[in-house]
Amino acid sequence: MGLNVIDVVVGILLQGGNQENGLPVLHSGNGGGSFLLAQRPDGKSYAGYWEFPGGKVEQGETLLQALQRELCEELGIEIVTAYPWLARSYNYAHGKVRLNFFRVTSWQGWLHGKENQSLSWQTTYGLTVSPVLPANEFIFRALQLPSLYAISNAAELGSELFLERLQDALGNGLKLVQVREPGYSREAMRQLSMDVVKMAHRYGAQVLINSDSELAKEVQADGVHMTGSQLDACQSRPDFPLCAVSCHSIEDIRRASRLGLDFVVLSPVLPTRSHPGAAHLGWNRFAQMAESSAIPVYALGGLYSEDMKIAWQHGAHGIAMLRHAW
Ligand SMILES: Nc1nc2c([nH]c(=O)n2[C@H]2C[C@H](O)[C@@H](COP(=O)(O)OP(=O)(O)OP(=O)(O)O)O2)c(=O)[nH]1
Repeated sequence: MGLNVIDVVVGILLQGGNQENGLPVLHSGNGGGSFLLAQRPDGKSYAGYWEFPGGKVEQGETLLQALQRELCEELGIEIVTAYPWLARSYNYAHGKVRLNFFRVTSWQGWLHGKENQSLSWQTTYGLTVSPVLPANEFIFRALQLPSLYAISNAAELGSELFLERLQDALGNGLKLVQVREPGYSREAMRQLSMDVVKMAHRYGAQVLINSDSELAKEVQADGVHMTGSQLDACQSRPDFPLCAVSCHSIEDIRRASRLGLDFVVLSPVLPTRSHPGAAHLGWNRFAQMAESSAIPVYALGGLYSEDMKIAWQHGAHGIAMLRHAW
């Protein structure tokens, strides 16, 4: 960390939310879950602004130790479970800060404003308090993303069986789907994408189309999922509510976040059935690559829904699954 950058830890306390596909739920942004904001007290810079609890890291502290201390000082609680999430730098007039965000899902003790600050549980449906600290705006979008990103597998299952499985998954709370069928003709992709979008939208789920922006527009999908080579050629964020990309390096992740994309998928984390002997990242390397990401990173490659917690522990926003999603 450069000399003049102030390291800050930020705790996003999460509670509630609907089940997502029967998976452990960390927080489901669109499923009724809420998060805690606190109002900065008089005497601090940006007094009156709403922020997540947290503060500056003190010398000799790890990020997690700093978060424990701040949440104890500000809210009187002791963290039981916290997952590292995003990190982002921001230039304020008073200096450059590096914000290290954690998602805090369980704690002990009586939660109350120990510094006489107001507290408010908010949802991503729309904040009822304002203003919020300018560096935090992007976080509210990221909080809306679910833990599971399911990638279509119609070629292997057959379109009919795939759509049946999709319907079951949507009924169980699946909220984010990518249509990706490399072996399909354009016409077959168009037909499948139309069916997926129609079904997903009935359940309030969102659909991204792999690599084809024109098709995504044509079938009124919610976004496009770019390939790594499309990312290299991309000059500005495609015009969709959701834009994602497949990444294999830290440079890819940085580029995606400079373009203002919503999230990335980093792979392969573990060996997969389709590429059993191929090199894979493993969880430690995944964590090193994800740790400085300013946008959510989904882990992909050889994962099952049981791997969700280990993914969170290594800084993933959630997991992406192809074969095992259905
Ligand atoms: N706590 C917190 N700080 C944030 C958030 N977003 C954001 O840009 N910041 C910035 C504002 C400040 O420049 C810095 C945190 O500094 P602070 O003044 O709150 O730190 P502190 O609690 O250690 O306070 P102090 O002892 O220095 O008065 O990080 C956020 O969500 N929570």
